[in-house]
Amino acid sequence: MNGAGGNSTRLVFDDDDDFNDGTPLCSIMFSVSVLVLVLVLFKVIYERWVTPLSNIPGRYLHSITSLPMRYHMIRGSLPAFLLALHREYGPLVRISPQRVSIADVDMVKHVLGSHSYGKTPSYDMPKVLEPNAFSTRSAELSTERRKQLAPGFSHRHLLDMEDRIVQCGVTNVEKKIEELLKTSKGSVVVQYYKWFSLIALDTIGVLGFGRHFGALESETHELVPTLVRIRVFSYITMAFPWFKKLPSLMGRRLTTLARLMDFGREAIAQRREQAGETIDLLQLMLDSGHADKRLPQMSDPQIVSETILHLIAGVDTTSAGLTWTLALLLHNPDVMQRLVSEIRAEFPVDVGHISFEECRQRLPYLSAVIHESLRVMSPAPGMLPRLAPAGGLRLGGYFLPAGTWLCCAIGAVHMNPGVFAEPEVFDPERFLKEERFNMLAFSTGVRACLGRNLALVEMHVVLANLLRRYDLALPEGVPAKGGVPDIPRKTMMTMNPTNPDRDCLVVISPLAGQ
Ligand code: HEM
Repeated sequence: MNGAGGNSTRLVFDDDDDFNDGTPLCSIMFSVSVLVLVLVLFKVIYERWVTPLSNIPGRYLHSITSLPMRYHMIRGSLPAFLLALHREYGPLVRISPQRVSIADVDMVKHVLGSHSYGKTPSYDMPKVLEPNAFSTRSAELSTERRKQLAPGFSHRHLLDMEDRIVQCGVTNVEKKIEELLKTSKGSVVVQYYKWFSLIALDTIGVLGFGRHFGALESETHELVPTLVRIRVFSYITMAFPWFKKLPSLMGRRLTTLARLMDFGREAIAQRREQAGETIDLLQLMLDSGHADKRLPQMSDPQIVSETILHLIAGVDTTSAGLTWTLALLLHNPDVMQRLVSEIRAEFPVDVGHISFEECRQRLPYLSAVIHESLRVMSPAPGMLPRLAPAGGLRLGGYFLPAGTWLCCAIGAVHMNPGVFAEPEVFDPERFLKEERFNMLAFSTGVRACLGRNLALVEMHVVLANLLRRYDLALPEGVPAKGGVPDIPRKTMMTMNPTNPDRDCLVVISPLAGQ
């Protein structure tokens, strides 16, 4: 009994002990829950009814959390998400507690037009890389770097470089097609997204570093998947900045980046060993201190960072531009027919290659097709975020406080009926009639695309020469969809097809009598 009694005493004592322990724990948990609830409630009330941003139209959920926006970023469906919101709410929409999306062309031009609206922290690169022309958030560095690089992208310089662009985008392509035709029955089927990526890489190799990658020739190059990986990793960390703290993800990103950095360092070392007459972007950067004494000499790490940028910015964008233009042509046979007639009437086969200057002067419909394609299927239709400056700003009748992210939704501007009549219709004719200054695929203003001229030269020259010499058609059994084809795609900085092996096939045949 005693023992039992002793046990029971102990039990009571234990219970008391538990009770004594639990009281503060429970009450702490209760207090924390109440505090969290109060904070959440406070945040909801503040975001929904107090902040000046609460006046901006948009969905209730988006005003209190950025998760829906980030979800669409990570799925690669951000442009469709933004477009749907703009259609519902108008040109200014709140897409997260801190962000508004803008689809009005004048407002977008205002924001992108000056350094008053700096780039957001999402542009920050990993610390191992020096800031470059794209990533820098400093107005001074951006201006300086653009001055240093601009001569390499000028029309004059590109005219001098045109034979190299023709070599990569025309001569090598023709050679490849002719080789394939020898072993086929009159026509070849090609996955054109892959080809355009390889052509864009070869071109930037020659113009950027005087290097012949031979990517199209061998139909592969390790840099192509490496660049895609870096672009996707960068994009994911833009959507979820705290991913930067995940060692496994960042480890892989840094390994890929390290490979690109090695590539940049090797290119510099090789050039120093074999200094010659080469005039390319690399040489321009190595000579930056001599060319204009008012500008400082770029350091090696800075040059490496720019080199990586040229690869990332110059390959996926241009290949996407060419891919979507060809997809639109294949799915709109009437437009294809009119374009082919224009090219073949102006330039009969075997009169040398068609140059960019000739495209500009004698192929207005080709230019219209390219610009309309860049409008309806922009290669980089993202949200180009900028920061509202100290003191905030008034936009579209609303006050936007300092620090608000002003997201310039290029894709939604292009689909705004107030900017382009019947915006969903693929109609190259519109660019024969109206000016192109509202087509913002290359952005606009102080941070507009530096490679615009290069991309346009490449796109004109490749398409003009390809369509002059060959008939291009969809594979048998694939129907022309008309308008903007609903080819599955993902936008992670650039907009790329998700299943190019299925959706980006073209049958290439030589012209009858060739
Ligand atoms: C069809 C092809 C291209 C398209 C549609 C395109 C589009 C764009 C867009 C929209 C931006 C602004 C991005 C932002 O502010 O977040 C940009 C910036 C930039 N692009 Fe391109 N791009 C193309 C080709 C190229 C090429 C070939 C190069 C060079 C090799 C290049 C180099 C750059 C650079 C350096 C910037 C940063 C400019 C700055 O911030 O000052 N791009 N591009």
